[in-house]
Amino acid sequence: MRILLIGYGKMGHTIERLALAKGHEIVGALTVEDADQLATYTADQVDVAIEFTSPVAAVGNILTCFEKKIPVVVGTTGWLEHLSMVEEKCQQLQGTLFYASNFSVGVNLFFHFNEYVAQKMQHYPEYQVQVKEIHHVHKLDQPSGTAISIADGILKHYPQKQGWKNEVSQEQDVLSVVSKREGEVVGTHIVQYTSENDTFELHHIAHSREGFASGALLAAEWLPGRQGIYGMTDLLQL
Ligand SMILES: NC(=O)C1=CN([C@@H]2O[C@H](COP(=O)(O)OP(=O)(O)OC[C@H]3O[C@@H](n4cnc5c(N)ncnc54)[C@H](O)[C@@H]3O)[C@@H](O)[C@H]2O)C=CC1
Ligand SMILES: O=C(O)C1=N[C@H](C(=O)O)C[C@H](O)C1
Repeated sequence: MRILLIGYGKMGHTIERLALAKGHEIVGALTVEDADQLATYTADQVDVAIEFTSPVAAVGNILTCFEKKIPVVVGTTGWLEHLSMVEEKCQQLQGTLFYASNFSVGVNLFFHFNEYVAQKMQHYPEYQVQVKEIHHVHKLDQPSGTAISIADGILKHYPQKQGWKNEVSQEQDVLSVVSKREGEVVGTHIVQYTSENDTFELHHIAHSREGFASGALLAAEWLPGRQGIYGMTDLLQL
């Protein structure tokens, strides 16, 4: 497959290595310095684009891919406040987008178990639920996209909570999502239930970026030929 990498940082380099090992071709790898080059690519040259850039760049790149009819896999987090506009544009321009806050298969299993546990635990009000995430100090967005997905999964089953806040909160109608930035931590997510008597946790630790990169490549192999917006539940049998 001919892949265009939009964003050639930590994720772009990891995806390139895995893609070449699988026999794919990298037709271009764009950074912030040559971002304007995206407009020069056409669907005749590119089977799929993979976008891992920054929260401020993602939406513009997605819309350009829609205009060019290039299917795009997006891993960039921190832009979801624009999702409804992107959905409208996708329909209007007959675009193709695959978005996941986290492409790792392990984290997507975690999402599944998280909802199962929340569904049970909301009947036990003596347990306080909290989401924690730890990432490297270079991360631009907070809380992580994965932590927001986890929080949304819990809130589906906690009608007594009105939403989440990115702080430690004792308010019963708020779900606390706590963020820490430490060294080069790849990505750690914890859901913690605490009562006076005990604590139990769901805990996911990414050991490297390869899990994210291989999931993004699976999505890129699956996406061409489709139209609309997709995510990991469309790809994985969970
Ligand atoms: N969904 C997932 O599974 C994962 C998502 N991420 C997210 O992916 C994004 C990127 O992460 P990293 O690779 O670690 O960041 P990074 O900072 O190492 O790399 C970002 C790259 O994007 C480039 N860039 C910035 N603006 C651009 C533009 N307008 N056009 C083209 N290139 C542009 C930069 O020059 C750089 O090469 C972040 O939002 C991060 O949260 C990271 C890991 C996994
Ligand atoms: O910025 C990162 O590095 C990561 N970002 C994603 C997120 O915001 O959830 C996924 C992963 O945790 C790594």
